[in-house]
Parts: sequence; structure tokens; C-alpha cells
Amino acid sequence: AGNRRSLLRSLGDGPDLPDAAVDLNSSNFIRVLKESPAAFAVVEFFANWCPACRNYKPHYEKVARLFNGPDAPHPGIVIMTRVDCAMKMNKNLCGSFSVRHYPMLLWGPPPKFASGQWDPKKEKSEIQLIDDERTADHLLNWINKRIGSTFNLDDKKYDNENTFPRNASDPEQIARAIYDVEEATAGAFDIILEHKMIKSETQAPLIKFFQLLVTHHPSKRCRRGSAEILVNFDDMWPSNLFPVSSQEITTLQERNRLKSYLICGKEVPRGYWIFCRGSQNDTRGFSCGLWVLLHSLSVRVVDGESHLAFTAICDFIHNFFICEECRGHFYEMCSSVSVPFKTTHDLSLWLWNTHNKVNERLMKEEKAFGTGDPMFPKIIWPPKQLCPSCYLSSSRKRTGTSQVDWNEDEVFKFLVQYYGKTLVSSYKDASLRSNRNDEPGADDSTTSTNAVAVPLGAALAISFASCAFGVLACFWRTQQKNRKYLHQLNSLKNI
Ligand SMILES: Cc1cc2nc3c(=O)[nH]c(=O)nc-3n(C[C@H](O)[C@H](O)[C@H](O)COP(=O)(O)OP(=O)(O)OC[C@H]3O[C@@H](n4cnc5c(N)ncnc54)[C@H](O)[C@@H]3O)c2cc1C
Repeated sequence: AGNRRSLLRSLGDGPDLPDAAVDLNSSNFIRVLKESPAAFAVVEFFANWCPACRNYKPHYEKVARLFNGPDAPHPGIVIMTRVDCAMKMNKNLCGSFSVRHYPMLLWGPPPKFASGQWDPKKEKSEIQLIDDERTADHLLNWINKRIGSTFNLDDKKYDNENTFPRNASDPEQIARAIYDVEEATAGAFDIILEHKMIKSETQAPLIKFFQLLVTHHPSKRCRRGSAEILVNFDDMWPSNLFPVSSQEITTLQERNRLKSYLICGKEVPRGYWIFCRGSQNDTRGFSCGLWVLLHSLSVRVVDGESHLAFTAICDFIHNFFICEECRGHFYEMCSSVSVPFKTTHDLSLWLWNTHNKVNERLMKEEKAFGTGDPMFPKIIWPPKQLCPSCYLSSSRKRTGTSQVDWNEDEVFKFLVQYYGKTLVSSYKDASLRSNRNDEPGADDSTTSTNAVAVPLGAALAISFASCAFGVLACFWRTQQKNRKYLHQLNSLKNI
């Protein structure tokens, strides 16, 4: 232990720092690696009795701290993990990765590890042996060479942001934003619970927004989690239609607050932003993620749902976005819409144009007060490099967003591609390639629809009232409710 402490000191770390590398074992190995947003993984196979491994640990940890966890300078790029091969449960796992010595480090895209094996004789494998890991410096050099980066062991959070590709004209960058959309969804729900924002007057807007999420959230994990919450909504937040005392409601709310609702699965929130990461601690992040969520919803609804999606979004921001100025302005812009939306095209363009109006206002404010993120100045979006065909011409006669002569059909096409397919193009979910049957809605909309609705509370009543919107979510919720109700009836009969 003394040896280890002195090694830690010589590496400049305190002995009390928690481990940054993620401990994997045979039961979480596949899930963690398949669901990681990181583009690359390092897996260290070691044995807890091996002295060389113990001496190596501080070196490995030093590199892991650059990449793992919310305080890492470079989160979401490389996931650093370890597997203890001395544990009985990991014996087969280590065997199938041909572990011949300790410590042994492998490198590759995380989903490739999920195949559960590696054969060093296979030439074409995307998994590689890291052959120069002796010290933290050596390991980081190896990684830098491999991915063409310039990471440094002394990098600090928000320093050295120029190691990231910051090319606004690269459409592929949005593919990393799917993880921020998950982060923002979980963050929004946390805020709602923490601030006890679910009241009788806010239940309807929240249920409507959940219906939108269940049907059209770009992340399957979040669709599933929102559906769970929607089904259990009445139990968690009894409405006024239930004879529940206000004391009981308060107790329930308190209990709910303490319970963790995994709206987007176990891995979320991760505590860091990727696409929406600012160059300073207090910039971008949640509000950026929220915009991306709203745009991604707007391009996914079908024509017939567009106006209900519009009201769901407006009411959600109005009731649950705790930025007084933001929600005030946004609601004003919502209120100025007098003709109901009939198409996805119109809804997506309205949201895009509204966002540009906010950008235009903030451009001036941030310039005047120096409050913006210097690395991400507000712009009228999309810039020409990102979508040349969105621009008809660029006359400078007027100011702001109106100075651009937009080709709106091209803007719409661009939004659909950008926030539709490209956003989810690198999305990893352990169950993504599994049978679509476990997807809420897809499964349940095809099952029998002759179950009679049981009005169990306000939530259900509201969901019926808005059945024109999110038919899948509606069916799903109704049927789950029925199943749950029947189950409760059966349990009662059995008493
Ligand atoms: C509904 C809402 C209202 C807000 N109102 C205010 C306000 O009144 N005052 C205030 O100070 N802050 C407001 N904010 C926060 C502010 O708009 C930004 O989110 C924040 O300043 C972070 O900016 P950002 O650089 O990350 O880019 P954001 O504006 O958050 O945009 C995120 C990403 O969306 C893309 N994008 C940019 N413009 C568009 C567009 N027009 N259409 C589609 N995609 C686009 C870009 O890739 C950008 O990086 C609001 C946020 C939301 C969600």
C-alpha cells in the first residue's frame, strides 16, 4: 500500500480520488459498452492479486480521468474500463478475449466488444491490442496517435477545447447530440420533480408532452421510460378526481421525488454534454439540449399531429422551463400563431424561425454584455456552409434573420435530414437491434383494441381527450392501464 501511495503521489494524484475507470464484469460488460456514447473503448484486463497491475493502476487512472465522468476534460470520446479476471464470474469473459497476461489492454469501438470475444489471430478485427501502455504518457501517446488527437495529461475541464473538431459546417456533429437530447430529457424531468412542478393545473400539459415523447422521442430509451411514467402517472400524481387528501399528495410527491425515475434508462443522466458542451462551465448544456429535443420532435410528428405537437411544446415550455425570460418570450411567440398548423413542414419551419428570432435577440445581448460562450457565438442558422441550398441569395438590405432570402423548402428538407436521420445515425442502445416488438406503441397498437377503457383518473381522461394526437401513445397507455386494472381486479378477487 505504501508503494502504491508513493506512486500516486509521484503521479500527482491524491490517494483518495475515486476510481475513474469503469469496473466491468460479465453481467454488465455488453450493456455498458453497447450503450456508451463514446466512439472508442479501452478495456484493461487485470487480476486483483497481480502486483504489476496494482502498480499500473495509477497510470491507467490518470488517463481514465481525462475521459470518464462529468469532471473529465474530454468526456464522451473514449470510455476507459477494467475487468478483474481473478473474479470467478469473469473467467469466461477473459477467456473469450484471449487474455494471456496481466494487465492486458484492448482498444476498439465499444459495440465491437459487445460481440464478447477477440481472437488475436484474426487480422481484420477492429479490436486491437494496445502494445505500449507502460506509463500514463505512453498510453495517452498511443491513443493520440490512434485517433489523431493532441490530448495532454495536464488538460483541465474546459481547457484545451481546441482539441475538439469545432467545424460548424460538419453535419455529422449532430449525430453526437442524441446523447445530449437524452441528457436534456432526464434533466428536464429532474427539474420538474425537484421543484415539485406537477400540480393539478400542470398535469394535462405534462401528460400531453409525455405522449409526444412516447411516440416521437428520437431515443428509444427515452420513449420507453416516458411510457412507463405515463402509464403510472395516476399512481404517482393522483389528480383531483381521486379522493386523496392534500397531505397524501404531498407525501406522494415527496416519495416520488426521492425515487429515481429513469426516464431515459440507467445510464442517463451521465453528467456531461457532448454536442452541447460549452467552453465554460455555465454556458450551453441544458438549454441547447432542450432546443435539439424540440427540433427533433417537430420533424418526427406526422402532418395530422402538428398542431397538437405545437401546443404540447408551447405548454411544456410555458409550464416547466424555469427560465422566466425564456418561457415568457417563447410563449409570446406561441400566442402569435393564429392559424392551426396542418403540416409537419409548417411546424418545423415555425420552430426553426422562432429559434432564429431568439438567436437574433441574443446575438445583440451577448455582444453587449459579454455573456455568450466565446467559442459558440449565436448565429442565424443554418450557416451557408452547413446548408448551401437553404440560401436563395444573401442581400444585406435588412437586418437579422430577415436579411437572408431563405429557400424554405430546402430548409425543411435540411431540418428533416439533420434532426431526423443524422441525429440518430450513431445512436447506440443495447436493445436497438433487438426485436421492434418491445417498442411501446409498435407492439401495443397492433394488439386487440376491444379492451374497454377504464376511466381511472384525470390522466387517463386527458389522454382520451387528446387521442387525436399520438395515437400510438394513447392506445399503449390505455391498454397498459387496462392490463394494470385487470391485474388489480384479479389481485382483489384473490384476497
Ligand atoms: C424554448 C427556449 C427559449 C429560450 N429563450 C431564451 C431567452 O429568451 N433568453 C435567453 O437568454 N436564452 C434563451 N434560451 C436559451 C438560448 O436560446 C440558448 O439555448 C443558450 O444560450 C445556449 O446557446 P447555444 O449556443 O448552445 O445554442 P442554442 O441556441 O441552444 O442552439 C442549440 C443548437 O441548435 C442549432 N440551432 C441553432 N439555431 C437553430 C435554429 N434556428 N433552428 C434549428 N436549429 C438551430 C445549433 O446547432 C445549436 O448549436 C432559450 C432556450 C429555449 C430552449
